[in-house]
Amino acid sequence: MRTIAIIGASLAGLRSAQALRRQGFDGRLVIVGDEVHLPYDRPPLSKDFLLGKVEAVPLADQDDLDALNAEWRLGNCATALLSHGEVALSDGTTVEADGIVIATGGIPRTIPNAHVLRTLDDAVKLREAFATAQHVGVIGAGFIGAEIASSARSLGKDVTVIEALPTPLTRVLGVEMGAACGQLHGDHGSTLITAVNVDSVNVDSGINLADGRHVNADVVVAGIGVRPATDWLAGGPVKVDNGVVCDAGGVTNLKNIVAVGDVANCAGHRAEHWTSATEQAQVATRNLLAGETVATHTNGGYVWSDQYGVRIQFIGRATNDVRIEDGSIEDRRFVATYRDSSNEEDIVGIVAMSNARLFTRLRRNLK
Ligand SMILES: Cc1cc2nc3c(=O)[nH]c(=O)nc-3n(C[C@H](O)[C@H](O)[C@H](O)COP(=O)(O)OP(=O)(O)OC[C@H]3O[C@@H](n4cnc5c(N)ncnc54)[C@H](O)[C@@H]3O)c2cc1C
Repeated sequence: MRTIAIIGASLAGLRSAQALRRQGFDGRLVIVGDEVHLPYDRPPLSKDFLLGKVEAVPLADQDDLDALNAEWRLGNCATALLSHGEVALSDGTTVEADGIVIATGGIPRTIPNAHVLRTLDDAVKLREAFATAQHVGVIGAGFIGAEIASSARSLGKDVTVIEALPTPLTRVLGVEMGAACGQLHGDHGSTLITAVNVDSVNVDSGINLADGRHVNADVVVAGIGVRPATDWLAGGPVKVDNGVVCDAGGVTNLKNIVAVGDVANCAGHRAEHWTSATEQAQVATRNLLAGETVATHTNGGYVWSDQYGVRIQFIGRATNDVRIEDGSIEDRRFVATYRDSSNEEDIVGIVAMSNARLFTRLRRNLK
């Protein structure tokens, strides 16, 4: 391969570029990103950035970026995949490449008049809005919504979190562990309202719930998930279905195109986690250079979240058979395992609150 184009200049895109160079690719590397910023880390945006403790955290320092010897096309959006080797950009130019890495991530679902938090620019706007807000409404009690609520609370705001399901994080952690996470809000003086939909958000005056109630809020943030950023691939040669369809090694229906990170639907599963994006970049670029799938992902979907001074860690999959192995939910310090329904000896998932040591130890036993 002489030219490889990476579309998406964030975590998965940057890690792919680094992995390609490490694996000896010495051809032309073009990195296209629609944000104007060089790659920065997203996890701090909902945590220390909102608290004013850090500014943008770069994913690589200038020496590392220089060592990549890449052509950066920032502030430029890929608008179409014209063929298996040609990408159209918003500035009217095209990039021709022998290999393509799709790393366009996710686009947040929106509600009119509510902030979202995905990019550095979103985070700057939200931090500014928090500066004068007293009452903050957060729609969605998933990981990002909960982190935003926690940060707002640390800033002394009056915080209300609204969740459509009876317990937060049910789809990820199951009902019991989702409820345990939900209790953190009340512990720290935020109000959690569950099992209700949002009807609309008023500019400045809050949230109208579908059951007729009104939540007072000067600033409202929606943390209601993302959809994969695949609009630019519509009608093109790569298969799309809830993300870019690829095998467990990130290879799409075209062997010279791989997908990595939040946009990749790998073997029927789309992870939206930092460590998955990092690992997928290593594996998919190896397969791209090999011209076939020689390696598959093994990450297991590890995710962490920092809320109200508690670190939540999860890996694997949740089942109904969940057992506390150490500590207690009441203390907000525990490790629990999820057991396989057909063989209860098999640990298929692990969740922990503030017990990284045991989580890491048990992780080795994960089936
Ligand atoms: C606020 C926040 C906090 C988070 N905290 C955690 C955490 O604590 N733990 C955890 O495990 N994960 C966390 N995550 C998730 C983690 O950051 C993501 O999984 C990771 O960023 C995915 O990387 P990515 O490169 O696949 O996608 P993204 O980071 O979304 O990057 C995709 C890039 O592609 C660009 N792009 C999109 N379309 C185009 C196009 N057509 N042309 C050119 N460029 C395009 C986008 O603008 C973006 O810059 C958090 C995410 C957010 C937003």
